[in-house]
Amino acid sequence: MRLRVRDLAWSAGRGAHAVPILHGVDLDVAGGLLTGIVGPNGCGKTTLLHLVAGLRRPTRGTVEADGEDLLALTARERARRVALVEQHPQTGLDLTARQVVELGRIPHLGRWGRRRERGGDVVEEVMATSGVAHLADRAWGTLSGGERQRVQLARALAQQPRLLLLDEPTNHLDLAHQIGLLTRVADLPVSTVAVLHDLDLAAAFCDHLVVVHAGRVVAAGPTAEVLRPDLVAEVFGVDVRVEAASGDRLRVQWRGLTEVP
Ligand SMILES: Nc1ncnc2c1ncn2[C@@H]1O[C@H](COP(=O)(O)OP(=O)(O)OP(=O)(O)O)[C@@H](O)[C@H]1O
Repeated sequence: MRLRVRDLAWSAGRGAHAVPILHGVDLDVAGGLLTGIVGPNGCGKTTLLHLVAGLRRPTRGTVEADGEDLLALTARERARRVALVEQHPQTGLDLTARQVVELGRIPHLGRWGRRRERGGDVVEEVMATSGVAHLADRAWGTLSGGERQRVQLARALAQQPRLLLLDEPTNHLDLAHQIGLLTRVADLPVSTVAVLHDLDLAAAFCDHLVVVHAGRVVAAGPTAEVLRPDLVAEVFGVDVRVEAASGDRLRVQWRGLTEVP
């Protein structure tokens, strides 16, 4: 799926008290690639994902997927195309891990929610490939942060989306699971947009990067073109070295702050 966002804006609050958060963002996501969104805390990354996922209504702008207006779809239609894994998954669900993953099948259910349509095979498969099959019967509330994160990814994949939106998907994961998750996501034949804080992981796994700063996109394109030390210094206030690692991967090493936050 090709995602095309134009002039997307959002303000918190209304009327005279409205505070502009996103100031007219353009975003292009190529089919099948992993696009990373990076930027300092509070710059608007989650807001951007929420607008694309339809969780918030923009104050202006368009969101198109393969030429289709995503903002005009019903929530159910949109959920067959777009899946979102949120930064802070809900903790109060009275469900097992398998039931959480089955939630991902709801947009595909027939009127009577028949078993075949529930996609039992899809659920088993995504739980196995997400490494959470052994947690299937565990109560959601008893799972660790990292286990919840992986179950939420399985739930999103059970949706069989054409666009996968991930908000800090490596949160709570140990290093092996961070690398495992991003390797898997990078190999998915699905257009994926992931908000990432770790520039080194973003450099290693993302085909494209979008840099957001104070509610605006300040750079976008192939990772090697975007990830320049001068831009990182300007946006994050950090002095980094960007060097070639194995294959065509890049490595980002920080050396210090250029300014104290
Ligand atoms: N409902 C709201 N009311 C008021 N301010 C809001 C609201 N939602 C978001 N904001 C503000 O908008 C800004 C952008 O928030 P957002 O969560 O998109 O940032 P972010 O880039 O994802 O940050 P982080 O890296 O810290 O997760 C922040 O300053 C936040 O406080």
